Amino acid sequence: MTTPQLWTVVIPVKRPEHAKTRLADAVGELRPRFARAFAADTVRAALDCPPVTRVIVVTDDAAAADEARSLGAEVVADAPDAGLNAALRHGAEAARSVAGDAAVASLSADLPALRPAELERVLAAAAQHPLSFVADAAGIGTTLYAAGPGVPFEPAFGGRSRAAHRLAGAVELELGGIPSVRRDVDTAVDLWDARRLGVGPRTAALLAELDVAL
Ligand SMILES: Nc1nc2c(ncn2[C@@H]2O[C@H](COP(=O)(O)OP(=O)(O)OP(=O)(O)O)[C@@H](O)[C@H]2O)c(=O)[nH]1
Ligand SMILES: C=C(OP(=O)(O)O)C(=O)O
Repeated sequence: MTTPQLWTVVIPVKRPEHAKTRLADAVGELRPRFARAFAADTVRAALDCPPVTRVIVVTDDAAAADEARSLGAEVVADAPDAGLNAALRHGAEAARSVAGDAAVASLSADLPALRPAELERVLAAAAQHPLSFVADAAGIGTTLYAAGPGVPFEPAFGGRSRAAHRLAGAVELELGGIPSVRRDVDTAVDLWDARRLGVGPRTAALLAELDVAL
């Protein structure tokens, strides 16, 4: 049996006061807290995934950073302050400054239903390709982008990133049975769908608070 590929996972977390704006109508003043809860549940699930040896969170938000550290992740500041792709490249550089041949996968921080077992299947598939990605549930964007050992990490998030990643030569991982890896939450409909899949503890607690408030 061959040894499974080990991974460093990079998770970018935007400052919550500017994040998840499309959720504002549904959750009102709870929006920044939802953004942090999604991130915490994503980080927890990634850390619980056996082939993941390190999780590096890229953020300038002190509360998200503290929570990520308390869960067992490392944190680097969003030093480039130049948007998502720059933040991700910065996280990958941090990973490879310690281990030059690290396999690096980025995950969106808005995957509150993420299941470690589904992520493990995705990472096993990603290990078969130099560059790969998973499309989001809508089929337009990307939730995971992965570069194997020694492969330049050059993400192209933003807008129609599924097409952009394909054009750049990354292989789309078209596995069935990975809804939790694909279910990013941008809108109220996405949030209800994540709840149907089963969200992590931080998002579940906040949804309970929202139910009381409604
Ligand atoms: N560190 C960092 N993370 C970012 C940045 N921009 C986006 N992200 C993260 O990238 C992921 C995908 O971002 P989006 O889904 O566009 O999230 P968003 O901007 O909060 O959502 P909307 O306001 O609805 O567009 C989330 O994990 C965000 O926290 C950035 O400039 N820096
Ligand atoms: C930035 C992206 O995500 P979202 O659709 O969540 O904004 C993307 O998928 O490239």
